[in-house]
Amino acid sequence: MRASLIQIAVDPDESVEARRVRAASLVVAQRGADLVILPELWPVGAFAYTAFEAEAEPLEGPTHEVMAKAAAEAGVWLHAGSFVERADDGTLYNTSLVFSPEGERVAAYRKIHRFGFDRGEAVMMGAGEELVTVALPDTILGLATCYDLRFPEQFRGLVDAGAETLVVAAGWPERRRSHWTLLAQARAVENQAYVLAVGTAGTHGDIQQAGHSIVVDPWGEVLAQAGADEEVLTVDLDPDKVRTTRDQFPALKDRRLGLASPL
Ligand SMILES: NC(=O)CCC(=O)C(=O)O
Repeated sequence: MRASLIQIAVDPDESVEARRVRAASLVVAQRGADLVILPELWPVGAFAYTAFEAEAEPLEGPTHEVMAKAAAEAGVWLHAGSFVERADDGTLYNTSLVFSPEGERVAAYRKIHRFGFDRGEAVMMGAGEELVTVALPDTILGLATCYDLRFPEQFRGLVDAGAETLVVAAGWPERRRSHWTLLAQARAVENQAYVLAVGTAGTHGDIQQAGHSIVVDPWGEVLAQAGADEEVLTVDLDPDKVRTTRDQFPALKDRRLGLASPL
């Protein structure tokens, strides 16, 4: 299974419309891949809080339209990263979309853990309430967004729901790049799952982005990692490796669920 992670640069001197067109052409250029992934809030920038209101879109708004077409034109499963969704009641969400190779939306995931403590996303957006998995022909994706990476119980919930490949769409800052790499490997090792984590390049909201998108296998080995700049990271995965790792080192079966705190 070939996966392409598009670490797109998000800079304020490019308009959202121009970036949408560019992102779509980057997706179409990945024809031949099975799965293509974009990062968190790439239309506006994960830290460009002041633009969230103005750039919010309905679920089936311009980002949905452009990405559905790009998935169909490329003939790939597309995790289209996330955008600022304005729900019917006016609440904003950090929402990721997944499309089939025919361009049908098969999933929408609203970020569960909002970043910013007492500011930014944490106060401007609503929190998602649902774990989301997506069955592809060769693997089951479990969806997460950026700050979610710090919450292992979400990933364990996804694994309990069948996830074998954990996808993290992010806009992670350079300042905490060491956490990014460490946490991506930790989520892979503890869940015996692939982790495909894609961040943005560039600087938005005055926050320099880490880039360094990463692919980790179910044994915790880093299969590939990007640099800091815009880049497409393409990796071949063996979906059977999740099953063989879990069979040969069956640590997930040794969980003491009665003692752990409930989700
Ligand atoms: N957009 C985010 O969720 C940023 C998360 C982050 O910077 C961190 O967890 O550190």
